Amino acid sequence: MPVLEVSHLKKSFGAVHAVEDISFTVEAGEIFTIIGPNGAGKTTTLEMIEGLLPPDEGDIAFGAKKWSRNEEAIKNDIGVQPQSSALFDLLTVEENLKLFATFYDKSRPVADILEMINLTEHKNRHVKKLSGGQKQRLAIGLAMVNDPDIIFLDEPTTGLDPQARRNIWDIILRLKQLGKTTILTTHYMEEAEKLSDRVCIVDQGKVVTLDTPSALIDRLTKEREVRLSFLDGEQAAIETEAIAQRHPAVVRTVREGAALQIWTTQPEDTLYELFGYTKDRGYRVEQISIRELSLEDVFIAFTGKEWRD
Ligand SMILES: Nc1ncnc2c1ncn2[C@@H]1O[C@H](COP(=O)(O)OP(=O)(O)OP(=O)(O)O)[C@@H](O)[C@H]1O
Repeated sequence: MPVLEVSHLKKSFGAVHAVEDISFTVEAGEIFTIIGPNGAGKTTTLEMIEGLLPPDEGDIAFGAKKWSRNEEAIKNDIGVQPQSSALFDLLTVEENLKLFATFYDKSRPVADILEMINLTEHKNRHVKKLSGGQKQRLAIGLAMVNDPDIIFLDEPTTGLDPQARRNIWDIILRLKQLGKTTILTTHYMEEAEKLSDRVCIVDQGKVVTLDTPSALIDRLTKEREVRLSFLDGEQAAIETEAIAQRHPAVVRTVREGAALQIWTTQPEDTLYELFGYTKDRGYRVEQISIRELSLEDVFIAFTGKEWRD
C-alpha cells in the first residue's frame, strides 16, 4: 500500500487555476521529487497534502488515513520543513528544536537531530548568527522533531552555494537510510536526478510525466551525442563524417572545421567503426566525448520550456 495517495487534486485562487488535476502515489522509503517551471503549482500541491490549504476537489490519503477524519494522527506521521522565516532568530539552534518538539506527542531526541543535521557544534548559536545553509539544515531538523515517517521539503536548497546544497543532499540521503519517505520540490535538475527515486514533472497544474530519472531519460530517446576533433585538420573530419553517415545507427551529423558532432543510437559501435577508419588513414583524434541526455533535456522535451536556471 502506498504511504501517500493523491487523487485529482484541484485548487483555484480566483481566476487562477493553480492546480488543475494532480494525482500520484508515493511508496514507503522513496525520495519523490516534484519539479516544474515557476507557477506550475508545486507549492500549492504540497500545501494541500500537508494540510495547510484545503483542496477545492480531490482526495489525499496517508495509507488508510484521510485529513477529514485523522487530522491528529496524520500530523504525527508527517514532518513539514518550515520556511526559514519561521525560525526564532533570538533562540539558539537547540532551543528552536526543543520548542518545536513541545508541539508533538512523540519526539526524536534533540541530540540525535543535531547530529543528523550536522549542527551539534553550533547548538548554542542564535539562529540570527547562522549561515543560509545552516538555517536550512535547522529547518529540516525541525521537520524531524516528531520523528515522522514522511518528510516534506519545499525547495530546501534554493539560493544555497554548491557545498551547502551537497550538505543538504547528505541529510536527505541519511533520511532515506533511516527508511523515511521524502517528498521534495526543487529548482535544480541535478538534484532531482541525483537524489530521486521518482520524479514528477508538473506544468500548468497538471502532471506531465512521472517515472524514475533513468526511465524518463530512456523513454525520451536512446540517442547520444558523440563529439570528435582531429589533429589533422578539416579533411580528416570531412572523410570521417562521410563514413559516419553510412552507419545505420547514426541519426545526423554536424561538422565545423576539424570538429565533428554525431548523434547515434549506438555510440560504442559507431566509434568502433570510425576508429577503424581513422587508424587505417593515420588520422589522429584529438578529443572524444559522449554526452548523456540529462533530466534537463527531458524536462524541456516534455514541457517545451527552458529550465529557469
Ligand atoms: N494564495 C494565493 N493567491 C493567489 N494566487 C496564488 C496563491 N498561491 C499561489 N497562487 C498562484 O498559483 C499558481 C501556482 O503557484 P505555486 O506557488 O503553487 O507554483 P510553484 O510551482 O510552487 O512555483 P515556484 O516554483 O515559483 O515556487 C501561480 O500562478 C501563483 O501565482
